[in-house]
Amino acid sequence: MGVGMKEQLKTPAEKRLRRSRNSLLEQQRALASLTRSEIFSAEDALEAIRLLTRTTARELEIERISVWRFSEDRLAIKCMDLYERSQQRHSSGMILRREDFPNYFEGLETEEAIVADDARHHAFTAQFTDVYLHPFGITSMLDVPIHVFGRVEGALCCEHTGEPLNWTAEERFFAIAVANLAALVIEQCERRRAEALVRSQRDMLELIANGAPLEHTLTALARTIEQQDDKILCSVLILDEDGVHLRHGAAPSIPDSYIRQIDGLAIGPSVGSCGTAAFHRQTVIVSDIRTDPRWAAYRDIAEEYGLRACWSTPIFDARQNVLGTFAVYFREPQWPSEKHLRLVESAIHTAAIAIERSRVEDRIQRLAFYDPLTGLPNRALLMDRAAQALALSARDNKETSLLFLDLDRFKMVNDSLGHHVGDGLLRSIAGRLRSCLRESDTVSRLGGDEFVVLLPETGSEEAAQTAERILGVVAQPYLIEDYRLSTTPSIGISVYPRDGSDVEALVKHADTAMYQAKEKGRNTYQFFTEDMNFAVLERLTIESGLRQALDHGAFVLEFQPQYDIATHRLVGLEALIRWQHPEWGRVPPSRFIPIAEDSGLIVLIGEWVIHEACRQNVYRQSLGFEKVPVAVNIASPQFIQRFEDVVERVLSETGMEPQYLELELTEGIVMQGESSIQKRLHKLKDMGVKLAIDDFGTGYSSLSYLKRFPIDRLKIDQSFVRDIIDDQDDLAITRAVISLGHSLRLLVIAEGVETEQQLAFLREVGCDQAQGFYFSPPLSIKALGDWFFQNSKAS
Ligand SMILES: Nc1nc2c(ncn2[C@@H]2O[C@H](COP(=O)(O)O[C@H]3[C@@H](O)[C@H](n4cnc5c(=O)[nH]c(N)nc54)O[C@@H]3COP(=O)(O)O)[C@@H](O)[C@H]2O)c(=O)[nH]1
Repeated sequence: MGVGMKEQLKTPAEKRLRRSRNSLLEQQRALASLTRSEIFSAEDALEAIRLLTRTTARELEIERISVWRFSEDRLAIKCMDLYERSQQRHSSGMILRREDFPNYFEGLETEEAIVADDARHHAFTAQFTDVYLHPFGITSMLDVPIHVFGRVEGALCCEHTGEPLNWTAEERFFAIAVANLAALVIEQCERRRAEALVRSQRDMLELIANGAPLEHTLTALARTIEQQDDKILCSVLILDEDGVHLRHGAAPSIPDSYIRQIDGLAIGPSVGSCGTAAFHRQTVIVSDIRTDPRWAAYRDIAEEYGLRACWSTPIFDARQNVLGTFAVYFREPQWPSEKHLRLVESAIHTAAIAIERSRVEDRIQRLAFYDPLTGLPNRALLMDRAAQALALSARDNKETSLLFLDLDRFKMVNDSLGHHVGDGLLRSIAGRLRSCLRESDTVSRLGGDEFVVLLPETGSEEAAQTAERILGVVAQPYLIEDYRLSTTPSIGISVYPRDGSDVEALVKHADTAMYQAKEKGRNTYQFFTEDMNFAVLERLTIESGLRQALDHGAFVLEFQPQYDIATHRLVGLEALIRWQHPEWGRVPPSRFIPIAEDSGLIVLIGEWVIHEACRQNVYRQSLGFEKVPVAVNIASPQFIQRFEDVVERVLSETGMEPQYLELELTEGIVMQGESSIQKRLHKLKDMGVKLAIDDFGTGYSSLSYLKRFPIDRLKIDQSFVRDIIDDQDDLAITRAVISLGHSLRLLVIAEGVETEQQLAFLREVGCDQAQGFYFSPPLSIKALGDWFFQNSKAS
């Protein structure tokens, strides 16, 4: 009998045993070559594991070799790779659950190796019989736990099909050695991942430090975390500055269409994982989106994209304000492991640095280029955008317009109602301006009540239409802190290239045109013309002249008598300022009062007038002349917060009895913020001074205020008196004012009476008093003294 015959007589197990012993040397060689092979240099752990399973199957001549890993919760093991020798095929993905095979899991965690020669009857593997052994024809199993960093993290499984066999010590030794190699591969891979994490975190800090765009940094962060576990899909949402809405930050692996659907969601007690986490300021773990009530409203969207679990952690800044959320999604129900929690912890730390840094940059940007009060672009940004617009206009041979806008009498709102009301008004105006312009236009605030609107690619005609639109929009009433306010703008327009070739020239010329709009009576717009430069120069000269006039006592007063129409008796005097300029001669008040009002000099000039009028009146009274009140004009900007104190002080300094001082207020003053003005007028009235409304009938104000305000006299504007004879409307208005005044028990005086006829009409319609050239022009102090002297002699 030859050797061949002998071989045939041996059982397969005996044959394997002998071959196995014979190949011990080969196995050792195989192990040595594996140790030197690419398994430790392979980028991908799976590649190395596949090499191990293939080699093991070949060396042990076993049909199925697989490597399995515990799930994060250790309740299952999942097949990383299964090699089937006869098919030369790799596969993966099978899962075995602890609850189905508790004995096997116990064996893995307690034994050095599960050596099941007959797997169907082995204590640790018998539970596999029906569901695993039979279907795959497995008869013997040799399973070795894989220890990763000292803990059982998986198993190397050698599964024999066909007749059961007795595993030899050499085979056990070989399997244990391969399992150790698998452990080294996994450890190395974990180490690499940890190092990659540290490296990416360092890279991200570098990105942040180098000012990379926030989305760029957050995307890099999300990718880094995703690389740590291929089941994870990351998403970073950023909480809007309104503290309510979550906006997309980064989510490189989640479909855009899903991101779009959740972008801008308002946070709340049950708004998925992220909305809820931001709302409650704590981590929200939703291990199964399908069943968690917090996802009820968003479940369908998540399902559509195959998202099953989502854990979200709020990102806080140093002051514990919520900046956003960092979420990890899974395509299967999932509870977090310690490793996941560590990953998220490190991610939110980096995300917080990135978001905070970006917010600081935004803030710096905003401070540098935006007006903090209104949020509009400031001068720097305007100049920048205007320069770009001009460059484009030059290239395309087009026009660009610039509107310079200044609010009429804004200072009065600030001074009389306080800066907070003024600020509120400016904010509202900014909003209205923005709303009535195109996206491509820029509305900026230069400071105070000055706004500049840049209209790229816009010529004169369209600029005029825009100015008209702005006039209409700004003139609508405002409700600021319970004050009903109204204001109007004056607008100057310059057009590139006609009015200037650079931004500075255009702004300057639009500013000049704006002053002309003010001169034209405010609440209007003007295009720049070359002549305006002269007007500006004149204006500036007058302004500096006014300052000198105050210092050098160049102002004097004239007084115009006021008479009772029925008795022709003197009932009062109106003080009117005169400016005697050393070179220009007499400058009319109509020329310098508006400039004094705009520059604020009217406050000092006005105080001088009240003081001088009182001083003169007291002096005349001290000479024994008839005691009559003196009326003083009060301009809007004069009616500042402490105006009552000024009056009180002047009365006490001059010794004037208050009932001999009358303040002529404009309708504009009494209409600004009714309730506070009412209080202040009552304070003045309580002091004993008289109050009159000047130029009555020219404003647009509601007449109801007359009832509430302690007014003594209405002064019908001279424009009605001028045409009272020929113009039925003027007569009707005069009649109506007199009747209204009388019904409120007020005296009515008509100004600008020049003729006997006018006086006769006024007498007929029941006007009480009159003033005008018919009686007397304004008189110098000397002329008035002479008049008093004559009349006292006459009487
Ligand atoms: N805030 C202050 N405003 C003042 C002061 N002094 C004057 N003014 C205002 O300047 C405007 C022009 O004033 P003035 O040139 O002095 O003209 C006054 C009168 O001279 C003129 N007047 C008087 N009678 C007649 C007349 O019969 N016909 C005619 N054509 N003009 C006449 O009217 C002006 C008085 O106006 P009013 O104040 O409305 O009573 C003028 O708006 C002044 O208010 C000042 O100190 N502070």
